[in-house]
Amino acid sequence: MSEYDGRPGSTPEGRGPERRGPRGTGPARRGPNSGKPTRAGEGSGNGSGSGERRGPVRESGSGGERRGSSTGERGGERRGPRGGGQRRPGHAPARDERAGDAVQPARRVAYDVIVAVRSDDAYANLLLPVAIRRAALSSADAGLATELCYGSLRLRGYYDRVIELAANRAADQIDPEILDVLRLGVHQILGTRVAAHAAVNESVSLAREVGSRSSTGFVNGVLRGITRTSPEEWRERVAASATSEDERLSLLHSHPEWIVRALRQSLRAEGRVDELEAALAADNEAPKVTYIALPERVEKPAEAEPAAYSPLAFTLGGGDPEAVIRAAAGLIRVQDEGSQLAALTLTRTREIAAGETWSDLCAGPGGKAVLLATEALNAGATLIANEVVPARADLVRRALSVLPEEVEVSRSDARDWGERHPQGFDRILVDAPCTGLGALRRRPEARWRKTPKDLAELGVIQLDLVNSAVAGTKPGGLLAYVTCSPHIAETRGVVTEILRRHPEVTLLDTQALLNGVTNTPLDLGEGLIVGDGSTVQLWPHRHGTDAMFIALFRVGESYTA
Ligand SMILES: C[S@@+](CC[C@H](N)C(=O)[O-])C[C@H]1O[C@@H](n2cnc3c(N)ncnc32)[C@H](O)[C@@H]1O
Repeated sequence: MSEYDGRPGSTPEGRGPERRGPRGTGPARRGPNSGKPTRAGEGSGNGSGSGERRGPVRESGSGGERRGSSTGERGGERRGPRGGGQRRPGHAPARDERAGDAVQPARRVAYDVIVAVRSDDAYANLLLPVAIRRAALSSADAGLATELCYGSLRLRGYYDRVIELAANRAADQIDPEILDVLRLGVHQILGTRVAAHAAVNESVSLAREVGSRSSTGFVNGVLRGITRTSPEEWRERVAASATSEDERLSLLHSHPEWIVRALRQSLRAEGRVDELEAALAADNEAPKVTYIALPERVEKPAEAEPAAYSPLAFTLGGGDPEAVIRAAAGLIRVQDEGSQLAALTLTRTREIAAGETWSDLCAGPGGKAVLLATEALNAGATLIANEVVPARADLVRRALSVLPEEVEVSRSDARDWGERHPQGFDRILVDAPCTGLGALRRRPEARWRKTPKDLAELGVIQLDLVNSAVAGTKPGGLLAYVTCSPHIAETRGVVTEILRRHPEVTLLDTQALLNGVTNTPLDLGEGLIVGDGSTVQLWPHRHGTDAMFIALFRVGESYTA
């Protein structure tokens, strides 16, 4: 799921995530594909591509390329840093404090995107590819820019504490632009193989471009100080600075404390609380690119490696996902295994009768809808995909256009779907708008934007949507409730409430049913057990998927066919 959490009131249009492009690269304008991921696949929906190019992290063309005229002009005394920036006595100027050293373009791109994320609420996964293209970075530099940008954003919590310890002042006492320079520098020193001297020198040059003259000494001093301590010792120092276990985990794994607590609560409910550190660590790993070959429409490529669980999923040794998708005319797509399994829970756990009607109530941007529609077409059933946000409904239409038959896309608020289509469908998917805590590894800044307050608002929408879906399901029909979040309030909490409100609804044994579909059985913790029913929670650290939650219900009288 994208930064956009799917609530109708929080559309990308409303927030203008790409309001501003990096300096010197021009504004990253939103076009008709607003909300569209900028990499292959279903993107901003649950279980999209990683949004992350994985490239070698190494120096390339350092210092060779000069930026446009605007860059050097910012380095004067225009603005003094707040709290940081004065040269501290005893620190020799860095080599790059000489006038004329230009910042390497990859670093400048990474920096500009980080600034836009902080100051303009931009989405790194949308803005960075545009910035890379506009700066005409080579593929090696694009890899470096991506690593620097994503790493600095993701590990901000950890790096800020390192900076605080090294600078001996609170992060909020440092000028924000200079703090961003330092975050970028610390990531290079502690999180990559970039040579320490290059990281310091480039950061000093960057500080000169974006801050006051005195800030260069500050940046030089702080970063040189950081290079004198090993990464392992920094971890120890950071851990020692925590005043509670939650804070220790929050700092070391760079998550807000409320998310640490939420993951712990969820894992404890599964009887797997000992996996907490692994779960936190997995959010800091880039996901591997997983593809789906739409069943009966396309063959998997010869070099495809079958994935662990979804019978339709595969990985490739490398290559450009866009090229793979283009070559298969869109019938091969990037899709997380968790998303595939969520859709297959609805389609493959009961035989499909020709003539069945299905609906996907929250379809944007269309990842699961394409799989549902393919399964439906293959078995003589029909799907209606629905999405309330117009731009996202367009994405659904586009995603479905790869199929030979037209699939109806409706654009309405699904909270009254059941009222408009009483007992209208044999199978319904509610892939509800949620906090997206299950896909933090895909969106480097997402964890810092979400708040516990989002839960309350989303909880109401989630329940309204499932209530509506219950009313829209034929007696004996199937209803799958899915979120890309392991948060108890969005998962077990919703299921419990639905069962309380609807005695006619039965939770099915989702674990057993899904394990009947997968290539190999999933190692699942204790799901919510109600009668003979159970729920499924997937995890990045255990399954390599997004943390997708799946509950399959039967609505009304028992199925007898
Ligand atoms: C988690 S995303 C769905 C991802 C999608 N199923 C996929 O696999 O690509 C949730 C979607 O629900 C949509 N949505 C939110 N509230 C809605 C409502 N009341 N009615 C219909 N759609 C809604 C959001 O705009 C968002 O696109």
